[in-house]
Order: sequence, then structure tokens, then C-alpha cells
Amino acid sequence: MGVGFGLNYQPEELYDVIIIGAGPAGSTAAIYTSRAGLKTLVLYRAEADGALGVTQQIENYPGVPGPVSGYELLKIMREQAKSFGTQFVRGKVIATDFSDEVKKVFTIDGREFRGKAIIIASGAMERANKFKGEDEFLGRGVSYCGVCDAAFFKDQPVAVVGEDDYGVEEAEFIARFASKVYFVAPGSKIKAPAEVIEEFEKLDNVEVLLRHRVLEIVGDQLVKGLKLKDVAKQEEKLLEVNGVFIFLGGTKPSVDFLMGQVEMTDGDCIVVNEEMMTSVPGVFAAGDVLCTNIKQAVIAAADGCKAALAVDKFINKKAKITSQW
Ligand SMILES: Cc1cc2nc3c(=O)[nH]c(=O)nc-3n(C[C@H](O)[C@H](O)[C@H](O)COP(=O)(O)OP(=O)(O)OC[C@H]3O[C@@H](n4cnc5c(N)ncnc54)[C@H](O)[C@@H]3O)c2cc1C
Repeated sequence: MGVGFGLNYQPEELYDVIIIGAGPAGSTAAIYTSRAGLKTLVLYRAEADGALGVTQQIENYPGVPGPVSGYELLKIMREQAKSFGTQFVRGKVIATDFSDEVKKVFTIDGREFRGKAIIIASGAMERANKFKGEDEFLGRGVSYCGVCDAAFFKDQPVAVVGEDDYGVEEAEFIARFASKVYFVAPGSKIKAPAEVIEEFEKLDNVEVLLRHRVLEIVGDQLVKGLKLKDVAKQEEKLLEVNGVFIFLGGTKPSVDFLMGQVEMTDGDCIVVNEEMMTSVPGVFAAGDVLCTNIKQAVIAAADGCKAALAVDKFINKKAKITSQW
């Protein structure tokens, strides 16, 4: 596995479409746009990430009797998109600029990507609440990015709060620098493929703490520790760490990087028209990020198809969407 930031991209490259998210919505959109001959880039946060990425078993996706893990199903979709020329690049999107005809997308590790059209397919797994001390120590020991900040903690102990493959991938990278990594997971197991967890647990400087709830991040000028509750033993404990990396999910739409540029409801759900276009021409959205009333992979995939065909209409200035492909 490993942290594959794959710098196999050209900064000067102009994509026809940049798709944010490699779940069923994003991957399906990519199949359609790349098959339509559009130069397609998909940005995603981690391999087995997103609602489908963390799903243990799925057996109701048409054509795939299963049961298969959500990640296995995603790999099939992504391979199909790649076969038509889609480029997948790992990178957490943190900002966007839709003010010009050419739209810009920025990732947490400082890269910039440019596209004529955008499809937002980032799902709805954002955290609603923060830990005590999280805002206070942000940038002073609290981080959301291993690649950006791990080197600051060389030979120092840190905690990584995570629950799935996204957290594990980040923690693996951080463990290359830190003297000790406590992987703090709220649940009784990590939601990642078994082989990923096995490799992760082999690392000498990693200690996994399951069923531990974060109570508070403490320190003075800088982070000095993380207060936890061991739910199994009903005990409180303090980890003496200099850094706390947080990679947890929730149920809110993942839209922070839009910075209010497209119309949204009070609940941060993106508003789209019948062709999946947002209030900004050339910016489309699909899948759980729309707060669809039925959250299913097949619905997200269908949304992705609609958004892709609308992108084709937009880029190629067609009078109407090609209804059959
Ligand atoms: C536990 C569970 C079980 C489920 N079981 C089923 C089932 O059995 N059958 C079924 O049909 N559906 C099931 N679902 C629902 C289904 O998984 C979702 O409806 C579907 O995955 C939504 O697809 P999506 O592409 O919109 O978002 P997601 O699958 O959530 O994908 C989001 C993508 O966006 C990326 N992303 C997020 N933020 C960023 C960012 N800032 N920068 C870059 N990339 C980002 C993620 O890496 C991911 O690739 C289940 C969901 C869960 C949580």
C-alpha cells in the first residue's frame, strides 16, 4: 500500500474535467467522461475511503452479485475508468477557485489542478463536531495532514485519531518520522481491508488503541498530550504526545473546499438543476454530497452518469444532453 501521492501529473496540464471523489459517483462519472474522450482527472483522499470504501460487504449492486467489500467494487469501477484513460491522483482537496472559465482545485500538499469543468462527488462523511482543544491547538500540534506536518514531529511521539483506511494511510506516513504513533480508534475495529491493517500493525513504532474516545487535547503554547477514555476498561488516560493528527469522518456533506462558491442548503447540501449543474456554470455535483434521500451506491453511480453527460454537453457546447451513449 503506502502513501502513493503519485506525482504523475503535469501542473501545466489543463483537464476537460476534474472530478473530486473516487466513490461510485466520481468513478462512474469518470467512466463516462473519459469514454466520451474528455481528459479526466479524479482526485481522491485515500484508497478505501468514502462511504462505499469503508463498507464491509455489499450484495445489492446490479451486475455484481457479491458479497464483495465496497473497496473491491470500487476497484472494479476505477479500473474501468482507467481503461478509458482516466487519471486517478491521490490528494485531499482543500480549496477551489471557480471565478474564471478555467477552474482551479488545490490539494492539501500544495498542488494546483486546472479544469474546464468540475464534478463534485466528495460524499457526505465530514465531521460535525470538534474535540475540546482542537481549534485552540490547530497549527500548534493539531493537524489534518500527514504529508504537510509529519516532518515537524521527527523523533517525537504523536497520536493519530482515525477509524479507517484514510487514517491508516496517513498514520503509516507519519510513522516514518515520529518516534511513536498511537493510533486512536473510537470503534472496536479499524474499517480498512484486513491486509492493510495487518501491514500497519507490523510497524514497530505504532500502537493501536481501539475503543478509545478522545476527551481533550491539552497543552500550553503547543500540544503536550491527548486525554482519552478507554471505553472497555472505563478508565481515563493521558498520552504524552507533541502532535495530534485527526482523520475522522461523520455524516455531513464534504464541501468545505467549496468555500461558499456554489449555492447550498442550510445543511450544506449542494443545490443542482436537473442536469446536475450547480449555481456555477461548469461546476456539477453527484452522489451523497447532494444529500439524496436514498443513499445507495447505485443511486450515486446514476448521479455520476448524469453529471458526466451534462459535462459533455457543457464542454462540447451541445444544445442538449446526449440521452443514449
Ligand atoms: C456502512 C455503510 C454501508 C453501506 N452499505 C451499502 C450497501 O450495502 N449498498 C449500497 O448500495 N450502498 C450502501 N451504502 C451507501 C453507499 O456507500 C453510498 O451511498 C455511496 O458510497 C455514495 O457514493 P459517493 O460517490 O457519493 O460518495 P463516497 O462513496 O462517500 O465517496 C466519496 C469520495 O470522495 C473522496 N473525498 C472526500 N472528501 C475529499 C476531499 N476533500 N478531497 C478529495 N477527495 C475527497 C473520498 O476519498 C471518496 O473517494 C453504505 C454506506 C455506509 C456508510
